[in-house]
Amino acid sequence: MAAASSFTSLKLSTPSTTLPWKSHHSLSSTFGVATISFRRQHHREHRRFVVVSMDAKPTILVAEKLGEAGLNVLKEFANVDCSYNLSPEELCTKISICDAIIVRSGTKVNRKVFESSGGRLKVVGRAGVGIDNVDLAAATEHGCLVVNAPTANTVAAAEHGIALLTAMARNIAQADASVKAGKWLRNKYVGVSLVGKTLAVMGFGKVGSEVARRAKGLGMHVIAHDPYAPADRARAIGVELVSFDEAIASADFISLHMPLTPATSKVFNDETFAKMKKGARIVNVARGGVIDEEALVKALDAGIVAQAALDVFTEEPPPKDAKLVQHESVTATPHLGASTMEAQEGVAIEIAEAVVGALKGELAATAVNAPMVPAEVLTELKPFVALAEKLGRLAVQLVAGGSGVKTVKVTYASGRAPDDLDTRLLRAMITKGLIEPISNVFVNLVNADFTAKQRGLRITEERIVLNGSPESPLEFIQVQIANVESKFDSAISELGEIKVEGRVKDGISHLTKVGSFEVDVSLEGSIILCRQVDQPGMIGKVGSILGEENVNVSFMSVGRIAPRKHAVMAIGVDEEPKQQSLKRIGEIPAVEEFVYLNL
Ligand SMILES: NC(=O)c1ccc[n+]([C@@H]2O[C@H](COP(=O)([O-])OP(=O)(O)OC[C@H]3O[C@@H](n4cnc5c(N)ncnc54)[C@H](O)[C@@H]3O)[C@@H](O)[C@H]2O)c1
Ligand SMILES: O=C(O)[C@H](O)COP(=O)(O)O
Repeated sequence: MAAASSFTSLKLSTPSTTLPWKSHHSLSSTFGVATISFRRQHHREHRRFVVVSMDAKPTILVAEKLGEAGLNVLKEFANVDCSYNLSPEELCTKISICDAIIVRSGTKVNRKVFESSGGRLKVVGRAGVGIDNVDLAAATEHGCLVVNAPTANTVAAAEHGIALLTAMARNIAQADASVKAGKWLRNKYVGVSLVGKTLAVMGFGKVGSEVARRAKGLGMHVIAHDPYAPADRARAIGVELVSFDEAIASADFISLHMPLTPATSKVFNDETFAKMKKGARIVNVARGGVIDEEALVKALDAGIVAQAALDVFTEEPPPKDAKLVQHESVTATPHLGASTMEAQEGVAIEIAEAVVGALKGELAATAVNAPMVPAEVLTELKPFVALAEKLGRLAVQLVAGGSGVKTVKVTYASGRAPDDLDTRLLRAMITKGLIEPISNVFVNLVNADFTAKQRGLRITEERIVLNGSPESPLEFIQVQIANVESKFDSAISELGEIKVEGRVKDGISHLTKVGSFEVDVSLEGSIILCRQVDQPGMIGKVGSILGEENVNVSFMSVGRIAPRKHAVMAIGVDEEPKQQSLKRIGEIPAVEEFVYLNL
């Protein structure tokens, strides 16, 4: 029988696992109802888990102007607070009552903002491409997902780049200003032609490619530099990919389309301007920070750069008397690349849907600081995601003292080729399971790797290929913890490590191995593991102790090495037994050791 089909997103099956980027303390105040199927041995029932109360809608702060269509999408799901032009202090105050924030390039979402949110902020939506105004490291450390809207403004930015290119070549802005000042300077504003000239596109991504396409239509010879761009994409547009130095040395026009990163910061500087063809002309619709602006002023004054057309600046808005902006040979626009009616409407819808989806717990297709998992892969992996977390929780609870876990090995066994399996999601959930029961840290898909690293927890992964059916993405997952003692000796494998193994059966997580013992218990409720001398009547004895206390047994299985020797009994229980009952189980003469594990 298939697993619950009512899931449309990654909503895990118990309140403790719920949404992948939701913190514990926000569980009570957020949104959503998940319907799941819940299988027992003999019947199936449907339960509705109220993940959080519906009266407490999430609050989304829209900190910069967003298109109406996007606002409508947000309003259907959340309380929307449109507060533009907040000071940094006001933003930090407001953020503590917000579950998500949407910004454009004008708002700095820095570490202080995340710290001020007190853990409530779960999603940052960047209504556009560049995320250089969001502190991604701080977002990740705070388990906050960052999503952007990377496609809707591509054409607008490319069109603006071409507009600046042509305007610069024909002195449109300067000539316009002079005519309005009552002058008629036909000789002064003689321009240069584009046809036959070489354009170097620096950054051959979405915008860069569109600029290249359009420039070719203008009869330009287009070359590009991008260390990561695929050669076949360039070939398809008829553009040659060249080195940085070659691009800037041979171009008459240079158009910038790379992101601002530590590697691209001030990449156009004294040294690189000196390598340019004398009289080169530069267009920048990417980010101001990729140019050393002082160096550009010098290069303009020296005639190395004949003209520049700039939509973006290191500081926005730039200081009124900024030499660069005031320079005669500079055409400037106030970061208008994405500002067309069409692009802003598209961006607003793109980001609103991404933010709402993320708040609902769906994996966002435009996540910037979390793995992007295609929907079809997610559907397949969903039951294994739940299994992964439960195995992590079980394994760590088997450690004596619960701490000191440093080395964990995870083995994924599958009938499919190892490359077919994207384990990032599974690893994140195992990490969550390993860390949360023994700390007050909350772990989600965003911060799992960071949190593991911070705690010195090393997780190695191995994939093994089985002869089984490739229909399912996985046969079993095994979690081994090395160099620790166990409070349940039988969980220690032949190799001296705590070992638990699980499978998904009919969509439900099952524990199938503890140490060297084969068991089979569905991972719902909680579990008692009990090693005993294999003899008749043991199941009855334990069952009746639990029955007297009205603790419902959901599953029971016994794994043994050989008849009448040692056996491990795994008992699934719906309620937590009282200490007294657990003590009585321990006192059954044939019971050698037992442990109660919370899932
Ligand atoms: N002015 C505006 O309003 C506006 C609008 C849209 C985009 N942008 C900016 O334009 C830039 C490009 O946007 P996009 O949507 O094309 O992004 P993109 O990610 O599709 O493309 C960026 C390209 O830059 C390349 N790149 C990375 N490092 C590089 C380096 N050191 N040298 C050369 N290339 C490098 C990448 O490989 C990628 O192909 C971004 O900075 C974005 O913020 C500005
Ligand atoms: O990176 C982007 O998407 C552009 O720079 C647009 O920025 P904006 O949303 O502030 O116009």
